[in-house]
Amino acid sequence: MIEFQALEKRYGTFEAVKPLTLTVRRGEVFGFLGPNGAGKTTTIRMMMGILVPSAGRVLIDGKDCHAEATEVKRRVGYLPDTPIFYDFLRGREILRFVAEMHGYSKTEAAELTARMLAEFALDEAAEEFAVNYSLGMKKKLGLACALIHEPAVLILDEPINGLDPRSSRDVQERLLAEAARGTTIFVSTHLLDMAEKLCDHVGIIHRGSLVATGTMDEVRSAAASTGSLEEVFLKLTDEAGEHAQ
Ligand SMILES: Nc1ncnc2c1ncn2[C@@H]1O[C@H](COP(=O)(O)OP(=O)(O)OP(=O)(O)O)[C@@H](O)[C@H]1O
Repeated sequence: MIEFQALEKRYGTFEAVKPLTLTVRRGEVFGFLGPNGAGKTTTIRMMMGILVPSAGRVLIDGKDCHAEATEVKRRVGYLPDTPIFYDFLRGREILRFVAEMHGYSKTEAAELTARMLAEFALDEAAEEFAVNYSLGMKKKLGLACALIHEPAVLILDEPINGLDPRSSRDVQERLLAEAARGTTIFVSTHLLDMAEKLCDHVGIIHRGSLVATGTMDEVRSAAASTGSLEEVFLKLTDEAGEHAQ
């Protein structure tokens, strides 16, 4: 479903993402894990056609994320690391606008919006300007925008970063429900608890290189560890650091 083919990004001489080759299958929940500055957001921005790859390519459902970005956006729901909205549109207006951009009629868009507002418990804030939303509300509104067209693929950049425990649990439960429906999910995070709860496959990226990938068990055995994902993560990112020096 998602096919990275030697995807690479350089900023001048700095290699933020070294040639990345990886396949995420249909229906997988793939955790893209890495410490700060590892290259997660850069990779996701290339998947969304926001950044142009320096070399290689990434395909979603057979479509090139750079050359066929519009086709890709039809199939994908995207939650950026920091969702940005038009400050002086209300929550309801933003969702309706996104639904209409996806080609729904005004009536359909209004219905879908009402459903999303209820699902994300944003009903009471529906007529409030987005500028006044808390971070948790913005993330929920962002996720509602990502889900409104029932995409086959979800790409989420740090979906629960900065959320309080209740909002974090709500978002994770919503993602588990999406996974159960068969949606392919690519989620970047440095929060390993969430990855353990949500993901069936993970990839660990460190300093722009993928240092391990597979199921939790495969990644554990790659790290010669029987411990928690946190232990595996610390071990792999330490070793990769030493080798890089
Ligand atoms: N426009 C840019 N010019 C130069 N370097 C950049 C640019 N954007 C990102 N970088 C660098 O590329 C590297 C990868 O950044 P990226 O934002 O992809 O990391 P990340 O894994 O998402 O980290 P975080 O968890 O901190 O958001 C970092 O070292 C960052 O400083």
